[in-house]
Amino acid sequence: MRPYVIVNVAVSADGKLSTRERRQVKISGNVDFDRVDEIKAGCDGIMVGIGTVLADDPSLTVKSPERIAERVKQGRPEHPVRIVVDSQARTPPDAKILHKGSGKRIIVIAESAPSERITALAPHAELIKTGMSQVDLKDLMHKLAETGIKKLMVEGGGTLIWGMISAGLVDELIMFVGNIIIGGEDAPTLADGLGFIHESDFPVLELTSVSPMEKGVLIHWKVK
Ligand SMILES: NC(=O)C1=CN([C@@H]2O[C@H](COP(=O)(O)OP(=O)(O)OC[C@H]3O[C@@H](n4cnc5c(N)ncnc54)[C@H](OP(=O)(O)O)[C@@H]3O)[C@@H](O)[C@H]2O)C=CC1
Ligand SMILES: Nc1nc(O)c(N)c(N[C@@H]2O[C@H](COP(=O)(O)O)[C@@H](O)[C@H]2O)n1
Repeated sequence: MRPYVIVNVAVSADGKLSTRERRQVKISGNVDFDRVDEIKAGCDGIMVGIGTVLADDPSLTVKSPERIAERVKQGRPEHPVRIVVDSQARTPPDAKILHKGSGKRIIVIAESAPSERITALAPHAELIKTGMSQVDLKDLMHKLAETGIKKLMVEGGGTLIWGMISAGLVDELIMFVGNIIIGGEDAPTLADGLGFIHESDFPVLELTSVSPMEKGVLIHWKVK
């Protein structure tokens, strides 16, 4: 058993998530941010990698007061459970994700995480341990499902998305493709990591919709 997993990202026309310095870039605009907010409000959990926390310092809260009120009316917490995949417990204890907005946070660490960092994070988040030196994403998905997370949104970055896709843990991919070119062979892309070698390993996607949005295109794929 695992949650239904939606990956949502904004990429430049050349497929980059940000610059080679990993500096956050506004690729989409307010219409897209609102669309993302709606998906987030419909999820039980939202997950990013530690690279995204260190680069962007996101809060990952639901932004619309109406959507927050609707969640509360349904007996759900104001925000989805916020989850950081962080083998070595590098999340800064003052990170926005740990302080902005109410609700549960989970930091997912590996067995090898240093104990002093675990101690520093423990007051701010629940800690889940899985994997020896790196988080075991398959096991994590089972553990999240056991805590009641049925629908999970993954917001990046490229290394975590690769980990999820290569482990066969993604059901849906939603990408906003913006009208800029960032360039740079070291700039993060939608799926980084090692990459597949054999065609037989490539995940195959089914196109479910394409629509113009702002100055770019919104594409929905299902992972077969
Ligand atoms: N445009 C957009 O929509 C978005 C853009 N971004 C951008 O992406 C960049 C960050 O991406 P990136 O640097 O790739 O970092 P990620 O956010 O993908 O985090 C990657 C880290 O996650 C940890 N991790 C632990 N276990 C695993 C596993 N099993 N598989 C994969 N990762 C694992 C690793 O660190 P460790 O080993 O220490 O645990 C790894 O280095 C930033 O520049 C950010 O601005 C991010 C989100 C959305
Ligand atoms: N949808 C979208 N468009 C962009 O142009 C982006 N740069 C991103 N980035 C993601 O949004 C997160 C910000 O979250 P908070 O507003 O702080 O809650 C950021 O970390 C990226 O994951 N997304």
